[in-house]
Amino acid sequence: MRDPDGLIARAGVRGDPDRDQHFLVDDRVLDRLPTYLESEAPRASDEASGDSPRAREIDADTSHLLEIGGGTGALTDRLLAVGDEVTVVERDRELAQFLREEFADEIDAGNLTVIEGDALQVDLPEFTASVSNLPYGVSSQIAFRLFPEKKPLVLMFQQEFAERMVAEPDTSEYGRLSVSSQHYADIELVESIPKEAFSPPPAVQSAVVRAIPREPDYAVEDEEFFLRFVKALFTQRRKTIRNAIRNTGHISGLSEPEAVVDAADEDVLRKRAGAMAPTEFAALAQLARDVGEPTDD
Ligand SMILES: C[S@@+](CC[C@H](N)C(=O)[O-])C[C@H]1O[C@@H](n2cnc3c(N)ncnc32)[C@H](O)[C@@H]1O
Repeated sequence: MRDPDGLIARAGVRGDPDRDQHFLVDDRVLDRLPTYLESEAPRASDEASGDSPRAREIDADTSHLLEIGGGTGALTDRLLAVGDEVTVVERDRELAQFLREEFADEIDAGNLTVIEGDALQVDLPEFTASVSNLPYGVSSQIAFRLFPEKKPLVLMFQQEFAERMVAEPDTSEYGRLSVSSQHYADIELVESIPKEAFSPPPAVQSAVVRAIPREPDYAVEDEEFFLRFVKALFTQRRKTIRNAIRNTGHISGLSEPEAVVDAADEDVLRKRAGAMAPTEFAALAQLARDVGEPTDD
């Protein structure tokens, strides 16, 4: 495997934090990241609860791996070792050029494609799984670009963001991000990564999240409305659901919020958003859509 410090030296760059450039320099972390696509790992929640770990069999298709934010290619190199084909997206022109030079043989052999551009804008290939150390400034937008593709994802985020993604109801971390992420996938925080694993070190600790796509255990007819409704109710998380529905018609798009309040169960209306399980949000969203006359925007 290529040495991460050697890659940085050959590229002749210093990571620029203002451009979300924090390169992984810890070989053990780099080696572990692709294994989360295949390995069995206990869930962080099992460890916290003291339950015996539930091993999960993950067997992702590695025939075409996508990496967002290639940097100097240390992770790209590990992905080439496990994937038949890899596509890497890198916005920084100098780094994209370096990747093309450093991996010229792999590109010639048809194993690697370098896309120079913004991961929020470029057309993404038909990938089978993604392993990425995301640029933190746009990590949320990238995650929500990838989730609907319904492919296994191993993504590095800021620790606090990762904790909000995996959070359960009735915890301070639980919010819109938890409900909307868990809508798409089974999400686990598989490893926390200290700042020293990166060059330059970021301001805060990081965490690796694994997202395995699955259908939610509730049905929503209108996904866009469901996600908008959840967003609206969490803007008023200190209020009861009754008042949150009434106060957020401009966000949810409900023309008749009062009709939803009239139709909903009293025990739901008394709750606060932070205590609502995704299934309860889904049922309420369905009711809101049926009686609250949502507009499309
Ligand atoms: C945290 S670094 C990870 C680099 C490398 N994969 C590693 O692990 O060492 C994120 C990379 O994403 C690139 N980047 C930042 N914003 C981007 C965007 N919008 N689209 C694509 N790449 C971006 C940065 O230039 C940087 O190389």
